[in-house]
Amino acid sequence: MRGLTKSFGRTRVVDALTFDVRPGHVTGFLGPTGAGKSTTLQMILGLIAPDSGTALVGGRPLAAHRTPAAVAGSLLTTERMLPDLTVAGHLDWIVRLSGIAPAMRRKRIDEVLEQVGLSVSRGQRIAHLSLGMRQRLGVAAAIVSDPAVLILDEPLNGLDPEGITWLRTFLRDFAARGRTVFFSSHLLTEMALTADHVIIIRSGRLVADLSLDELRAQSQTGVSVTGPHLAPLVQSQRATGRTVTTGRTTALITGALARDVYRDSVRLGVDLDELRTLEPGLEDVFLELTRTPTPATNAEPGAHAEPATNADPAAHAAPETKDN
Ligand SMILES: Nc1ncnc2c1ncn2[C@@H]1O[C@H](COP(=O)(O)OP(=O)(O)OP(=O)(O)O)[C@@H](O)[C@H]1O
Repeated sequence: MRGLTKSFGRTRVVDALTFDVRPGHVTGFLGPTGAGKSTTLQMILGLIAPDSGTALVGGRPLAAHRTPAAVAGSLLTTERMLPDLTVAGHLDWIVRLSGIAPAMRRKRIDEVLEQVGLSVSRGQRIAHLSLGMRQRLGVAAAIVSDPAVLILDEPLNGLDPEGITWLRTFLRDFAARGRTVFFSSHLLTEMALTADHVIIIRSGRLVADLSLDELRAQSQTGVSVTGPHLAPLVQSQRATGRTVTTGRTTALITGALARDVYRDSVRLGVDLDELRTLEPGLEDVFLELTRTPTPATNAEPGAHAEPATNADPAAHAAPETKDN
């Protein structure tokens, strides 16, 4: 995306958005209700024309590809599915539009139904599907052309815990095969379990473009460790400038990543009984980022990603002493 801008009437809903979405990653697109996520996704898909700027998929506008469906699959809404069609019937007309050779269509439908766990429901009418099953069917339709890019608008909405777990695994596997996943949500905590990178917008403007690790670090993520002799680890972590709060057999290290603390403990030969990441402030960071007023010009990625002030892991651990 380069300078993507769109107004409806006199309201600018997408404002000079510039960011990249990379293959091999699950990228979350986050913003409060009305921030301009759906409008942006529709511009990427060529369903809405931008006033200015460009949205390229695979180096060119999606519509400029010979078979757009083979490049990007999308799930924007399940509300427009025809209720009288069967699951297989719905996929059949999508497959017919996708350019897949007639001899291959039946096989491809069987494959994707298997992939999304709907094989046993292939003859069921859409009107009788649960919301979660519709979402799965929507995902099946999005991947039926075997696209390199998957674009999903609020796919976690309305899913039950089992459906969320399924979708999370599915999207990660899809990206792990070198493909691109870009999906929107207005809930950071849900997204944090699925995405490894996030683009955050507010009022159509970019406020952050960063990895989940960076976001966690900004939320003053704490690492809690338990062990009989933590003193060398505590000393070493304090020497790096981190705040360490200690209890009798527990230490809470603010602003650290679990893997860094783990490496340090191995290096120092400190035995740990438990090592745990505490994420008290993730949603707070999101609220903070999307509340922060942005300046008139568009931001450099991450330029407004200031640390949240109200994320204090220590508050969750009732430590006995606190020291720097
Ligand atoms: N076709 C349209 N005509 C006029 N205004 C529109 C149109 N589509 C969207 N809007 C407005 O543009 C703004 C951004 O909407 P958009 O749906 O892109 O936000 P969103 O971030 O996806 O929100 P949500 O999380 O609620 O889906 C909203 O104020 C919305 O009312």
